[in-house]
Amino acid sequence: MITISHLTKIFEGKGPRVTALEDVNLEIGKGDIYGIIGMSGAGKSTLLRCLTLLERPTSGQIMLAGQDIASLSGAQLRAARRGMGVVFQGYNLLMQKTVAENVAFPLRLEKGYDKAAVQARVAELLAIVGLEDRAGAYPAQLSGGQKQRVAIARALATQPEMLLCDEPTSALDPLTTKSMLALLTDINKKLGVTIIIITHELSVVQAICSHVAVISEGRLAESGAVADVFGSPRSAVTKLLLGREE
Ligand SMILES: Nc1ncnc2c1ncn2[C@@H]1O[C@H](COP(=O)(O)OP(=O)(O)OP(=O)(O)O)[C@@H](O)[C@H]1O
Repeated sequence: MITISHLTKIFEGKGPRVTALEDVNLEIGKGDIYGIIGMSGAGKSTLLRCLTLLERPTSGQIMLAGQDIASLSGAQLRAARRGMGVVFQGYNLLMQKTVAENVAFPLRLEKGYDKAAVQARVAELLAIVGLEDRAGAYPAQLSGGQKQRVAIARALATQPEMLLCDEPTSALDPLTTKSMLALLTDINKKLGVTIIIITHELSVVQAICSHVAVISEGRLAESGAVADVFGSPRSAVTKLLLGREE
């Protein structure tokens, strides 16, 4: 579904030149729950930002449905973005708007959504994330886990094929983490949405991911089915993450 080939991202600016990603090759299949794991500064967020077209790769390709999304602009870029729901770290909710208004926000640009259709879709989305009774609340009145659920509902509003989550559990307590992971699994199963999770937590990958890519210092250390990669780790960084360094 997504084929990343030779993806390189170099930041050049006032400071020193930083190679955040170097020659990353990765294939993410339709319906996968794909974990991208690595230590702090490994390049995970940069990879997510390249995938969501918030950052242009320096070189390489990101093929999605036969198109190199790294080369899109204008209307094509906007169309590709609609196919991806993103849940950012910190959630990025509109604090002056209610839960329902936040979830409705991406629909304002969609064709075929009059007021009644928006209301119906928002109700449907809030039911998916279990927040039917909080439609009129403001983000400040919600817990971290609830804010995250609003962000997920908003990301799903335009029926994306893919949901990308940046550290979806790093700010949550263990119990809330468990229910968040159950929700993401449910969304993957029931809606058939491919999910990409950026995390530094091994337990998150072990709990719900079908596949994993281990990133270290901007390079892909290894990738594959979780059982294979964690069952017989080949790279030093995977062994380190698993606590099995020699
Ligand atoms: N806009 C930028 N300009 C310059 N350097 C950047 C920029 N964004 C990221 N970097 C650098 O790229 C490298 C990778 O950063 P990135 O945020 O992708 O890592 P990460 O794995 O997501 O880390 P963390 O888990 O701490 O968020 C780091 O060395 C970082 O300092």
